[in-house]
Amino acid sequence: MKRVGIVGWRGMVGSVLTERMRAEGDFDHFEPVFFSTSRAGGTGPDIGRETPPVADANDVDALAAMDIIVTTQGGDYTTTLHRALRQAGWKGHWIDAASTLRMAEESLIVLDPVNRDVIEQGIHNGVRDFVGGNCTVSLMLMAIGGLFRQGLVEWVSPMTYQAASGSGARHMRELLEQMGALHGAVADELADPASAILAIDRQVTDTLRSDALPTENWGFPLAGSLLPWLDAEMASGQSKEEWKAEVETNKILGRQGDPIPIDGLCVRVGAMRSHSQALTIKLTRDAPLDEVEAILGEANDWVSVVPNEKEASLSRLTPAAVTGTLDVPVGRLRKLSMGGEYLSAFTAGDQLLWGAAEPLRRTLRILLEAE
Ligand SMILES: NC(=O)C1=CN([C@@H]2O[C@H](COP(=O)(O)OP(=O)(O)OC[C@H]3O[C@@H](n4cnc5c(N)ncnc54)[C@H](OP(=O)(O)O)[C@@H]3O)[C@@H](O)[C@H]2O)C=CC1
Ligand SMILES: N[C@@H](CC(=O)OP(=O)(O)O)C(=O)O
Repeated sequence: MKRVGIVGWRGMVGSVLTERMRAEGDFDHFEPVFFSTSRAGGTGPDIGRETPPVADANDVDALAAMDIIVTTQGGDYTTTLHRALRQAGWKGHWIDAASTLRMAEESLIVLDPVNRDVIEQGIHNGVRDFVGGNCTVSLMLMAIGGLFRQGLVEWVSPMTYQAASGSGARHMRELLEQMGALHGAVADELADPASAILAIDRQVTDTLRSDALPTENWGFPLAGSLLPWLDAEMASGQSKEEWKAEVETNKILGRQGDPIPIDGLCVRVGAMRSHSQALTIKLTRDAPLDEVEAILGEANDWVSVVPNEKEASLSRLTPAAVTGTLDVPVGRLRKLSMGGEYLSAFTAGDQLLWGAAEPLRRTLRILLEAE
């Protein structure tokens, strides 16, 4: 059996990954060794059977004894340890959630329901670095990958509504603390049905702008507000999150040259762990809506088309509906008033599942089956 090193399992993405691996019986197919930068010698996660003591995630020799390493430890770890291992001559497969290696020439971005052909070709050609895509990119492709596959996309403009989990556990907690602070500021008035709503609103706004609101992690109010910038500034005027949409999508699709333009604005909202996106899609032709819906719905086992109706959209097309599931609903499908080639769509998906952990565990299975 192959030896697989798992790094980052104590973190948020890593625990979702381990949970999914256990649920899918992945651990029956390899010998896992859990690594940690802080808990070496301790006990690994419960996977239903005994595992060796946790190994030191900074020990290059211990890592080099693995056939495959799966890491969700983060970009800094990748930068240091991936280089050290390759420099030491390690030839194993590296599967990673961090963005560090995504655009490297020798790596592939993995999302097998969309690019299994690219992954299989890569394995055949000796690619050894496999990286999960940015969460919004992976979730967009799970939703509308069928249109790309059919050559129906001239360009896409995604406008995102991204959840707190994309910034990590501490940010999720702080979002809830902000919500609590806002509620706490007006709890008495809320309990009194006769109190004036404008007075409540004024008090909420004052709290939003005051030091009473915890902002150590976000830097700004997110609860009761939103943040129209994610990640670093680029010279193009895009945020780095926005820049990733086009470059990563085209790499996932295996397009060499002639990239499909994909550009829009990324916004953080007060959702917990599911990202949503409103998409404006310019089609390459005026395809009828029923054809578009059939292509979308048949593209993979997880996407579902939600009828463009109020009740269905409100009940099925939201973070509240999809969180904790692998479902990727796509709806609000209609031709825009600009013309028959302009299609609107709205999609939501769990940022920690298809957005982070799921493509990694599936790539591991593909690699194990290929050997
Ligand atoms: N593809 C995508 O869209 C996404 C990718 N990511 C990537 O995944 C990386 C990890 O993200 P995330 O899981 O949110 O990071 P976390 O901060 O939750 O975990 C990272 C590491 O922190 C250490 N750690 C320290 N204290 C604790 C604690 N109290 N509980 C748990 N772990 C602790 C653990 O390492 P140790 O055991 O060594 O101490 C853990 O593996 C990100 O940096 C990013 O690169 C994240 C989200 C989405
Ligand atoms: N940037 C994403 C999460 C993430 O980790 O993205 P990436 O893997 O591209 O760095 C978000 O904040 O929602």
